Amino acid sequence: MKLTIERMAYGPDAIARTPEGKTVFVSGAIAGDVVEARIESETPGYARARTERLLEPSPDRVDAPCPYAGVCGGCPWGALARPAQLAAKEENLRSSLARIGHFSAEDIERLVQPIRSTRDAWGYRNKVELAVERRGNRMVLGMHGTDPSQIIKVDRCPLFERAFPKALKGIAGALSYLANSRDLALERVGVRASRRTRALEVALWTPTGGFPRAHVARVLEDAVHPTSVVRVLTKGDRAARRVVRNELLAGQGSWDEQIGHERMRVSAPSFFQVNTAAAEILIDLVMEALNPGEDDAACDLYCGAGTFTLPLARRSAWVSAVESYGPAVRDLRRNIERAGLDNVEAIGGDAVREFPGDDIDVLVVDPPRAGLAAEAIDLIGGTAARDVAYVSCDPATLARDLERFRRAGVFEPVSITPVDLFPQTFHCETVVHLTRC
Ligand SMILES: C[S@@+](CC[C@H](N)C(=O)[O-])C[C@H]1O[C@@H](n2cnc3c(N)ncnc32)[C@H](O)[C@@H]1O
Repeated sequence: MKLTIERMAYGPDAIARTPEGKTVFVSGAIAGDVVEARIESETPGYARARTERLLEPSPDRVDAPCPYAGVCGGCPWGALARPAQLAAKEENLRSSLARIGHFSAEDIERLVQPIRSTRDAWGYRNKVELAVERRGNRMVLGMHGTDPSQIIKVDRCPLFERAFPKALKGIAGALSYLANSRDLALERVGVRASRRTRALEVALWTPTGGFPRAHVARVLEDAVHPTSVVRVLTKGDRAARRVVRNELLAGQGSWDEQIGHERMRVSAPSFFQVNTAAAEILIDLVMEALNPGEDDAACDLYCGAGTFTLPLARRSAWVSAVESYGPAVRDLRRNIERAGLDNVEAIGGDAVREFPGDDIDVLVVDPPRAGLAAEAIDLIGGTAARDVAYVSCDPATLARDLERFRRAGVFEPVSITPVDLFPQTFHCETVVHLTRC
């Protein structure tokens, strides 16, 4: 079927309409393309199709600087020019606010600010995760494909930190060599690199059990000169795997990054924003929204290792920071101590159960993709906070939560700013500034 692609979906696919007006999610196409596509599945509401032939390329079509584009799942929007990516992300955010948050067109026009971005469209990722697969007696390291069950063997990734162009090839080569003599039982390999601190960490995720620690560390050190090699020991089956321990194999045992005015140390299992320069835009937006004064009490919910906690603590009297994941809480405490701050309470536990009380002037929340629990919205509404900054990585759950805030009648948004943290992908980060109604 011949289809003219109208726009990008919030996902790897693009959207077209059949002559009868049915929505079709088309893989392998971008907005503006005219394609010959084959329908692969259909429901009463929509169909899914795969591009078989590009009939007329979109004016926004570009060549991605990667031989694996189209098969590797890492940059699903790699064929779309950056200005078109940015426009599509703004459009997807507006659409979620309208469909899910029930914002009026006038409110969207008034609230949504132009998307913010850094210049780095490639080479921005401070972290990649290599998937591992045994093929016969060979071990293959690579990226998950557009079909996630497939692993694409890659020896470079143009999304990864460009200051370390040979790191991935070196790590994959060293581990493949090691696997020739012994099954390392690797589950995945995390690599973190910083152009600012020159730190390079290799994290080997394995089940508990015997492991040739010294040999692995030596081969990796010879291959890529990492500043840290760790083994993250896991337990349990795939669905319920949990981290047991982070074991030092060589070097520092964690990864250092400079972000804004702060130096942070992060251990392999902990979350850290993957695009440091763009995360600085998030920090600026949060600080502008909250504008904490020196007598203010601040709260940072879902705080991770302290990306917003540290700058908040520099400008306010007190910060209560809540994080549920043990390794991140340990990183947070270490980062507070290294920063010489004595005005932060680092609270380990669930953001709702450990909610720090209502005597708060400003508050930032940065929840995972699932967004805020309904109880969190009630608790935030019950505080004395004058300003709230909501950092979101999912426009759909953000829109849902903003509607919940509106229904509660306590906080309303004054600005909604998308930030391009993940160029070449459909993902979009957003910072919302809310004030009391
Ligand atoms: C998107 S990350 C943000 C971290 C931090 N704000 C940053 O920018 O680095 C979300 C964090 O929330 C934590 N988290 C997830 N569920 C939580 C919960 N119920 N209560 C507290 N923290 C939670 C995760 O472990 C993760 O560190």
